Amino acid sequence: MKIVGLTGGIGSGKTTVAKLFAELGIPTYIADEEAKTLMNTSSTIKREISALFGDQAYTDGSLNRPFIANAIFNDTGLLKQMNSIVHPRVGRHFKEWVQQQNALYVIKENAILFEHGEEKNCDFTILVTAPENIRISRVVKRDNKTEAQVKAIINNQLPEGVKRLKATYIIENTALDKTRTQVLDVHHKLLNAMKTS
Ligand SMILES: CC(C)(COP(=O)(O)OP(=O)(O)OC[C@H]1O[C@@H](n2cnc3c(N)ncnc32)[C@H](O)[C@@H]1O)[C@@H](O)C(=O)NCCC(=O)NCCS
Ligand SMILES: Nc1ncnc2c1ncn2[C@@H]1O[C@H](COP(=O)(O)OP(=O)(O)OP(=O)(O)O)[C@@H](O)[C@H]1O
Repeated sequence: MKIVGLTGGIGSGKTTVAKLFAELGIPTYIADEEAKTLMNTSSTIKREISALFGDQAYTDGSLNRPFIANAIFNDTGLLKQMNSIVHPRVGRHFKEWVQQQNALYVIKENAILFEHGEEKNCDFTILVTAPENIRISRVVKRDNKTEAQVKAIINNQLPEGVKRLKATYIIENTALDKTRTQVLDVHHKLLNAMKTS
């Protein structure tokens, strides 16, 4: 089974595109959701996160997301330490998940795929992209984050231009009907590439 990494900056539409692949019957793994689940359920991770961030890390047992976001996206050292607690566990969880799938390929959505050199574990990669001003306004609308908060996250992600050079396929996600067409096109290209590989 082939692994197709799906990535893109904040607000590019990764989850939207992942859902379109799911509609085609492709198993999809959303790394960020799994990370959040693990951070809320694994007692080991909870203990390590609490040791790193202090008492405010959890409110009534649930991850205090605004507090953590404010801390890590303004302090690269903390971001790295948190990543080193969470990412190896997500990686192991993904491997177990893959074993349970039955398909020609699976999609692994990960916001920071190229940032962490994760493309080496993928057979193909897809970059979802949209102009930065559109991405910012989508997230401000969706999450009630301020423009400055979204920009702080963007500053912790690779520039679009760098990611474009690394991706096997690029999906421009502005008009949704055109995004659907591109998803179908990439799906067929992937199936063809798998036939010949
Ligand atoms: C920091 C957290 C609590 C903020 O939660 P919140 O609901 O406010 O934001 P949300 O989850 O929608 O994240 C917004 C965006 O931030 C970016 N982002 C999230 N984690 C990271 C990270 N470790 N490094 C860089 N960018 C990141 C992504 O583009 C993400 O989509 C949350 O993002 C989180 O738990 N992150 C750690 C898990 C992780 O590393 N996920 C990335 C892929 S595994
Ligand atoms: N083509 C589009 N047209 C209009 N709105 C869109 C489009 N694509 C996505 N959106 C909206 O923009 C927001 C961000 O999309 P989505 O959650 O898929 O992005 P994401 O890349 O997964 O974001 P994040 O990195 O924050 O997790 C959502 O509210 C989504 O409904």
